[in-house]
Amino acid sequence: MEALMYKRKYLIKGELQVPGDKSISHRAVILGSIANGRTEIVNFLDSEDCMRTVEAFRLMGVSIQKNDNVLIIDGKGLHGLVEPTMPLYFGNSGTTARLMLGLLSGLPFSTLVYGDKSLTKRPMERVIKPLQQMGVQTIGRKESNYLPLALRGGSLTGITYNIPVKSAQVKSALLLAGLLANGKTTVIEQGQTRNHSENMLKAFGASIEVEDNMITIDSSMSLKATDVYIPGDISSAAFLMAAAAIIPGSNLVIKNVGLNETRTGFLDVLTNMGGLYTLSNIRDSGGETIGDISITYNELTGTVISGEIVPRLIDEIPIIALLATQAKGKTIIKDASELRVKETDRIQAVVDVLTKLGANIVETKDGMEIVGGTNLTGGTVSSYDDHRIAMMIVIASLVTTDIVKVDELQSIAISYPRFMQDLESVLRNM
Ligand SMILES: O=C(O)C1=C[C@@H](OP(=O)(O)O)[C@@H](O)[C@H](O)C1
Ligand SMILES: C=C(OP(=O)(O)O)C(=O)O
Repeated sequence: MEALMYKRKYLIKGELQVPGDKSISHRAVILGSIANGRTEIVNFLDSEDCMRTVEAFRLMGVSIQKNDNVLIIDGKGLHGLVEPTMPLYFGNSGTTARLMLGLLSGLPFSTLVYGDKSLTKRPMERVIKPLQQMGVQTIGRKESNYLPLALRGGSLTGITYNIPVKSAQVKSALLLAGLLANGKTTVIEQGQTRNHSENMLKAFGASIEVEDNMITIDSSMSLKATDVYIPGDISSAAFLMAAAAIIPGSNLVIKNVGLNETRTGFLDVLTNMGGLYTLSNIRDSGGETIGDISITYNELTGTVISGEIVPRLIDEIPIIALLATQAKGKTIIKDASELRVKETDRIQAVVDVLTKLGANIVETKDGMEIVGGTNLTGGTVSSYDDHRIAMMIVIASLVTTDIVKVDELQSIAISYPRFMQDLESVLRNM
């Protein structure tokens, strides 16, 4: 049990950089490993999830050297990976699982893949079904909906597929399979999801076309090694920004954050709630937008979050729920049932944690409703072994009147290993 004893004694002031983007780090490792030649990845996110992707490629014969947050990958080419002699362990990482299932489906060998307790409960059918249509053979529980899975890949044929869920992981899995399939693969999205795969595939020289919500990839002979600079992760930055947004007197600058507009729903919500921030030094870096964010405390008001914006802030909903408890009026979050199949059921977990801390919050089938302006008290809560719930609890404890006890905080290492140090570096006594 960890005790968080911040109890309204601190405000946030200073400047920092958050670690590299998790989604982009996974993709850089994947494309670097299957490109021809050496790829250098700077500001790689050295977190547990991203290391699961690195280790999977090492088991398929790729040499990946890591010096702090720089990775040097000697790519094996599209057809140079070797059949792993051991099962591939994807840990807690949904992104590793879905994207690797796509790639492995196109490779002419057998693999066994598995994950931790949480990943073992998350649905894989969303990628397995279209991948089976392309030709992969699988064995697994509940018609291969769950890990562990055995795959026999190779000889795929391109398909046209309407993705029924708004998921960048499904889109990316099919694009990776499409790289290795005969003919063209077209995916059609119901709504825009993060487009880092499309951006990076273009940068590595894949034959890919994006037209509105339709993306077509042609099988490639080869990808060319390309150095990648990973922007700071806006999903990690959101936790520190939220702290500055709810503690009077705070001001925080976060440098070099990824501002790809498929990821900036959190900023739009802050604007709608009356949050005060400015963006500066905006520039392009390898097809991704980056810049600096400066945020100053201001009184917040409730808002409605639904529809198209949801995929642009899906991982930020736990911290947005905390913002809503400190805002004037009501906040409604809907169309977010995807939260129920993340590391844990994040709708249930957020409502449970914030209720225990004294918030006025109710669960709905696809979201939650929060009446703000409550004084949060202390209490004993569980993080559900979910990094984003754990970080939300830490930020909540800055505005509670009493101590918060939480069962664990180690899960934070999934996406933001130095979160506690970064937070402490910008805490100032009131
Ligand atoms: O493609 C990605 O890197 C991710 C996509 C999202 O998941 P879904 O594709 O399941 O929505 C997101 O929640 C996850 O943290 C990372
Ligand atoms: C849902 C998340 O990641 P993944 O799906 O990769 O486990 C997350 O990081 O919040």
